Amino acid sequence: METTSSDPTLRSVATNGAADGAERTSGARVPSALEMAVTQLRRAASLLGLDAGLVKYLETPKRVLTVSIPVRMDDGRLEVFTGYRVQHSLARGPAKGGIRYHPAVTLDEVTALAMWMTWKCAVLNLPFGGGKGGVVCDPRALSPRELEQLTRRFTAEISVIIGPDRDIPAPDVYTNPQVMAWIMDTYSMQQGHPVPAVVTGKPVEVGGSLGREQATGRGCAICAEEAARRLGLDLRGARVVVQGFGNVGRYAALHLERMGARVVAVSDSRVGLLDERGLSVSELIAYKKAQGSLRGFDAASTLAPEAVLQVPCDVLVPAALEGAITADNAERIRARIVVEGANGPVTPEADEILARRGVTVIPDILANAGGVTVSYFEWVQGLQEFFWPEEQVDRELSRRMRQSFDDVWATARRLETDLRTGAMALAVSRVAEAVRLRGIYP
Ligand SMILES: NC(=O)C1=CN([C@@H]2O[C@H](COP(=O)(O)OP(=O)(O)OC[C@H]3O[C@@H](n4cnc5c(N)ncnc54)[C@H](O)[C@@H]3O)[C@@H](O)[C@H]2O)C=CC1
Ligand SMILES: O=C(O)CCC(=O)C(=O)O
Repeated sequence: METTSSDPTLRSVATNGAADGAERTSGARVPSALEMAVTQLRRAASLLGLDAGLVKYLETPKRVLTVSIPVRMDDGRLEVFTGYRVQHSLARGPAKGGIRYHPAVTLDEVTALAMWMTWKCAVLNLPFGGGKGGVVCDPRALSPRELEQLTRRFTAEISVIIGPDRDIPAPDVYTNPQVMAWIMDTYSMQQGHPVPAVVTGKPVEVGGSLGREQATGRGCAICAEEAARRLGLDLRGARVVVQGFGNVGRYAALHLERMGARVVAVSDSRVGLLDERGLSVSELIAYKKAQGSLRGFDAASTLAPEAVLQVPCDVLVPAALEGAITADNAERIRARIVVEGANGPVTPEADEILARRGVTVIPDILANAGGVTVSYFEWVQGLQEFFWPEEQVDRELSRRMRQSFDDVWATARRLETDLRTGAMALAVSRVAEAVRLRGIYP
């Protein structure tokens, strides 16, 4: 989570319709996250020939909790925030998925994100279902005390459905390890003993896993490497563009740079930076940490944040929010490979346009699964109270990401479809099999 105040993204997502479906200025309607998730599910289900009743079951979240969160603000006012925790599926294990703090959070968006978690955990063959949480708030307008109060009260309200064997939250947009530590502490106070496995993405000092911070971005880079090898693209010297320079984007950029690629453009919510000679990712990370924004960084040129998506490159990593690549701009994407660092950055219509233009899209439920994979390692370490060295985390992450990439690639080839539908088909068939074996669906 970044630390600056008044982030234009907090407004832009509300107006670009990413959360709710809305008209863009050009007139094309951007589907909501839930509409996207359902379209993707139906495409895979029709390829698999799934029973219509089962599809309906899979479209429907298992459990939805809406809570009100009263917080005494620093100026003495009582403010009441709204929060959600959605458990989409528990068929393969406890729910797993992050918590988002953002003013544009809606129940539909959280439901879509929970559904994507179900498929993501299934693609990686993790023993989890899917869940997600969100609080409608602007975290940058809150003081640290208000943020802590909000987090503790939200945790207390959702504690009726979370727990190490029920539902395990983690970070997402604008939440971070400190927020996870407060969640762990609040839940532990209720239980009367420390319960580190109730949440992942914690600071290492209170039971977090080494390697979790970088895991999502590292996983994106591994996917890019696997795709590039199969497409005959050498990553050494390859041009990389990253949209969003938060937890996911910055480490995707860093690991791609370590693989020899040249990061020519990056953006955050305030600015896009372009340098044909290649930007130094470690300098960008240090600058962003110190300034809270990339604005003012000494690059060859600056662009509007959304313009970086159209910079010609070999690998494009959209790592911000849903609905970044739509029918409006998909024709102008000039990348060979799109690695979905964010959840839902490419709409179904844009998927079709990119496929027709020969752009390979590595879907979110595979590309950004490195985070939940190391969250799984963190949960296991917490339950066993036995912690792994970082090399073990990284080695096991790499092994699982590459295996899953192979599985998705093979499924897509067998079904003669794109990687997203291949990944969805793999995930949905695993979840459907768990549902069948458990007899959840008579
Ligand atoms: N943190 C994690 O482990 C995981 C996150 N994700 C997904 O990755 C995406 C990013 O999440 P995090 O990196 O955790 O969030 P974060 O809160 O750390 O960073 C978000 C970044 O996106 C930037 N941003 C927002 N709107 C933008 C725009 N329109 N143009 C350019 N930059 C913009 C922000 O300035 C910030 O740099 C989300 O879709 C999230 O659901 C997916 C898997 C795991
Ligand atoms: O680490 C986790 O458990 C989940 C992270 C997340 O929210 C996601 O993958 O979208």
